[in-house]
Amino acid sequence: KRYFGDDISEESRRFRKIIEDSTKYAGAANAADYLPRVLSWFGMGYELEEIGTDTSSVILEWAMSNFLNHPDVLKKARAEFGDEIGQKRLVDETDLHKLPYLQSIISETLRFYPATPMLLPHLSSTDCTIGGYDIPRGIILLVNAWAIHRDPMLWDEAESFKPERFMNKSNNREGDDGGGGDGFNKHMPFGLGRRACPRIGLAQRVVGVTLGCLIQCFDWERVMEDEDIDMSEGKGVTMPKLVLLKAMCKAGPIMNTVLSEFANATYY
Ligand code: HEM
Repeated sequence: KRYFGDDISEESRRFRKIIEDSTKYAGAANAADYLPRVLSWFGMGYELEEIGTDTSSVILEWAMSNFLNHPDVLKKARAEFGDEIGQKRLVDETDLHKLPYLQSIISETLRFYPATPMLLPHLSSTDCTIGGYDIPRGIILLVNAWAIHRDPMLWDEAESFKPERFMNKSNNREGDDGGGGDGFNKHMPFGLGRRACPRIGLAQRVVGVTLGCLIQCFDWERVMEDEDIDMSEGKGVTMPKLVLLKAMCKAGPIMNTVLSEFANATYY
């Protein structure tokens, strides 16, 4: 709210500009220009938090946008909380394994709108062969996860938002999320292998709990009831929405419990 709300202070304006410029220029289309810079930038040392916060917030925004365009998905996600969590207490990390539909929504959002669509640039340290192509040492390789995630040869109804495809992985080949089985990993929002995202677990917990709380605490509606949320993609190393999401929300009963707990808490 402080940096992206309507009240535009000088500090928030500068903060927005830095985020906007860094994602825009790091993902610029001219590879020859930007790759060496990105790599040397990483070589100088980079903060884990810088990589993690943007990807996590971007994916939350895409997930919320999908909810607003697919109210049936939102309804099903809310129903999954059941009586145990429901409106009684806030969802926490230990609940996530009991919420497979919520996790499928996150997997499907990461398939359709991968937060890092080209992963990060990789450099071949030795001569190697990838998919039948000879790759000499010292070549910069980009993996187009975005295209793999939308390939109609790999996914049924690749252009539809269908969290159900990630349910019942064991008896549904389509739902293979990269765990092997058929030997081909087609879902790779965190990359694969040795240089895959080292904080997958943290990211899944942060996104899962935050999304869970947003569903639990508020009723969500589109600002223009009859107009779909614009799902156009902006440019950047992490894939932002072209049009920032605006939505309406109404607090649910659980907010009374949450707020009174805060009011009664003692802080040291
Ligand atoms: C939804 C959230 C996230 C997504 C989708 C994501 C995705 C990715 C991807 C695609 C890569 C590159 C993998 C490759 O090129 O093969 C990566 C690398 C990395 N991620 Fe994440 N990430 C997320 C959250 C985080 C968080 C929360 C942190 C840290 C707190 C983090 C830290 C890193 C680091 C340090 C690397 C570089 C690893 C290396 O070069 O060996 N990420 N991430």
